Amino acid sequence: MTVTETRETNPAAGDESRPIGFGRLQRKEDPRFVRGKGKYLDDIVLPGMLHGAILRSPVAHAKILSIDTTEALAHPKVLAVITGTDLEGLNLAWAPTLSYDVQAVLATDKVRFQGQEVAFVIAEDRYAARDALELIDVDYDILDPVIDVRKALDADAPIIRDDKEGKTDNHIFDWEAGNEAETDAVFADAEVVVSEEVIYPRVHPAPMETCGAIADYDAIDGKLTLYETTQAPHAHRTVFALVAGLPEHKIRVISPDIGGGFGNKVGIYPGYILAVVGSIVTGKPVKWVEDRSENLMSTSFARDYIMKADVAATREGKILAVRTHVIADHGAFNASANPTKYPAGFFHIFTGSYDLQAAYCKVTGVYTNKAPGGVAYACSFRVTEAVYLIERMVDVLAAELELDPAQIRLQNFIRPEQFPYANKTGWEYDSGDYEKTMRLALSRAGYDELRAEQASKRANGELMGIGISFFTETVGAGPRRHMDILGLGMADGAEVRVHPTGKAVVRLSVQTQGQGHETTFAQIVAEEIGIPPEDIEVVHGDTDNTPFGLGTYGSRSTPVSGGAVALATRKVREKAKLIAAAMLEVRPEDLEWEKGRWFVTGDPSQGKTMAEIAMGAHGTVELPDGIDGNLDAEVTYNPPNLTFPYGAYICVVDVDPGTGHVKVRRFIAVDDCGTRINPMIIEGQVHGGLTDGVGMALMEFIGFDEQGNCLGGSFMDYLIPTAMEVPDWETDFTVTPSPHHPIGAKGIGESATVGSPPAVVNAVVDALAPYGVTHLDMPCTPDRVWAAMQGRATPPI
Ligand code: PCD
Ligand SMILES: [Cu+]
Repeated sequence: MTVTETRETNPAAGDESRPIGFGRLQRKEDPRFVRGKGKYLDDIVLPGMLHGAILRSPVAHAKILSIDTTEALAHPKVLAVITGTDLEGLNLAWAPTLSYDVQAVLATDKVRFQGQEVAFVIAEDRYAARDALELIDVDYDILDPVIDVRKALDADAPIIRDDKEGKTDNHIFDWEAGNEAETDAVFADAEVVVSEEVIYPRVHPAPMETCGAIADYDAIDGKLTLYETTQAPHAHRTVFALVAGLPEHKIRVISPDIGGGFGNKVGIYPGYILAVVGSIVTGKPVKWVEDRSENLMSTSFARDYIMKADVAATREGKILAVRTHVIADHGAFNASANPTKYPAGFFHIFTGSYDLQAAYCKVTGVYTNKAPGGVAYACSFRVTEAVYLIERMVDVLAAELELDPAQIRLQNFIRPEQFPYANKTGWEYDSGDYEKTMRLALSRAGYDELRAEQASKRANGELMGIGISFFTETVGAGPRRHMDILGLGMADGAEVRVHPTGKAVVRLSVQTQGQGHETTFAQIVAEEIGIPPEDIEVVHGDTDNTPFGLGTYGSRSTPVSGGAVALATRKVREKAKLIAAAMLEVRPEDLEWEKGRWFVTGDPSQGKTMAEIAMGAHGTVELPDGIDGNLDAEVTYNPPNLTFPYGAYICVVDVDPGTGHVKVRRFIAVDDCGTRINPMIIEGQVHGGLTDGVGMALMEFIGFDEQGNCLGGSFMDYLIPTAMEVPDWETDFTVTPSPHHPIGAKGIGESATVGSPPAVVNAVVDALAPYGVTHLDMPCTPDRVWAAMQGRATPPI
């Protein structure tokens, strides 16, 4: 029997403006954010709190001959100055990185990049701490730096990591995926081979809020409370326990409101460790917050891949194989954040959305005198680089064969009936209907009309470009048998509790940074048990109050933690059924579910709402054996596979032939992230990511001069896009649910950042086709575009 769910018969049915479950629910967190009432790290003031500041190296590579802190210590407001030598005494001068390397917390022997941490001053206020930095005298013996990554492996290159015993070069790792021999064989017989060197320059996540920490060590009970800007509070706590030797149950990590993470807040920076040491040394809480330049110069950068690639195809445009060799610049310490087995992250998704016969990649990681990191900035571990490579190369091939870039993609897509699709480098794509999504994007764009417009403009000497990108991501890391970070399997926990009055709380291991988890995770609970989202409190960001899990990055919250929440809530629903049966004095088999309520089959008026059942659970009803008197459940979810969101993006640009200035005129983005929890939040995520992508394609990069001076150390030099540089986004969607995810959702948080740069660059290159340009490296700044138009080498990045 079916019951029509309306607000009258069932209060849990909701409506469009106030969905109880999935839909366009206004964000629950926004009332506090739009009123300036968010509580960010720097808003926290503890009684007696001191302030730390870091002295950083002005040079990229130098021996430290001496550090004199006498004058700084004499400053009336300074309480302590900590150097690497002090940390050596505590066995804390070096800390493990997320990639099984070590990184100097404070330099002892050498400095290895400009901006490296050298000393830490603790003073009564932030100004005094900064002033005292000027009073520290460091004597450096300058060494030749390694800046050009292509020269890092030369026999005469200076050795950066002479701290590592027996290290005689700057090599970090070689990693490969796919089958080299099979791939070479396909290439040997191919009718057409195109090759290109594609560079994804060093960029920076540049979140609005910089990184910081407040450490509060209580010497009496040995408890450390650590407020941190972190995307992964539980993982941080475990690492602190391992590194500092503090007992894990005596560490509480609190991650307050986070003003954007974008991967930048995954790692553990020296400043966090120094705040802890500072608090232990002074016996007072110590706050450390970096400034913008410190953030841009020393915290995790992203990308920095030089990718040489070849594509083998038939003359008709059937793509057969792709191979690539990448040189990855990891900076001075290998602090890249990746699951252990994958030193180049998920780069092996570079086979894209195409059905290939063979594929092979080799990635060589090297040290240079630059800041460490290599973080997944809006990118599930190097997926961004992979997507950029394949989507640029498909256009290179299309140009060579004089085929339409939309046509060549349609011709090569993995077809719907091929899913689950095992690609040639070890992934199993869960689901997709690529052609449908592509055709929707083409029709939304009016592709044929755009091409006609382009032809007539070209006849007038006007430069208009149309760029396409079709991307597949692999997000939701990941199955524990394949994926861990520092030995911690990549699962996530969730706890759901329904209080006696029918209000609920859900506790998460993941950590929102602006994505709206307080809304969407309440919506998952609402969808499953029909409690209105406003009656569901989402708790996160405090290790004392949430279950263990690996945190938010790589668009994994919905795929992993979202699964945990759905399954935990279903347990609550099943438990509610048993309790309802006891309350109604019927057998559980005789009950049917409609959102928010169990009722007797054949007699819908006999039923119990979740609120009634909650009260019943905590009340006096005789409960069946084995059922506790509560409506609580918890689950740790270990996903069986990752999810594979995808999308079709089309970008239209106009290039000024006189100046090389690129204007993004239109951008059409059709995304497929499976089941959509909150379409409004999804659109916001896509808008943000597209803006990111335009920034990287046209403006953003962290450059270095020959001495290793960072040229992107402020927002005067590191240009981030504003509303001025982007068009009104045109978004649309298709829905292909993930077959293995409890609610069919795939991640969306990074899709647009991943998918958009190739669309923009492909559009710029397309605009420049009349000049014979077939490739241009990002960022497509006016000077570089103009040089390309003159047939000149583009200025270095
Ligand atoms: N299907 C679906 C999916 C999803 N969703 C939604 O959306 C969002 C997102 O999601 P995801 O995809 O799951 O993701 P997550 O994990 O949450 O997040 C993360 C991401 O996110 C993004 N976004 C964002 N936003 C903001 N605002 N901020 C930030 O910071 C950020 N970041 C970025 C990044 S970069 Mo990495 O970290 O690099 O790795 S990663 C990342 C959330 O809310 C959710 O729930 C929905 O609704 N539906
Ligand atoms: Cu990446």
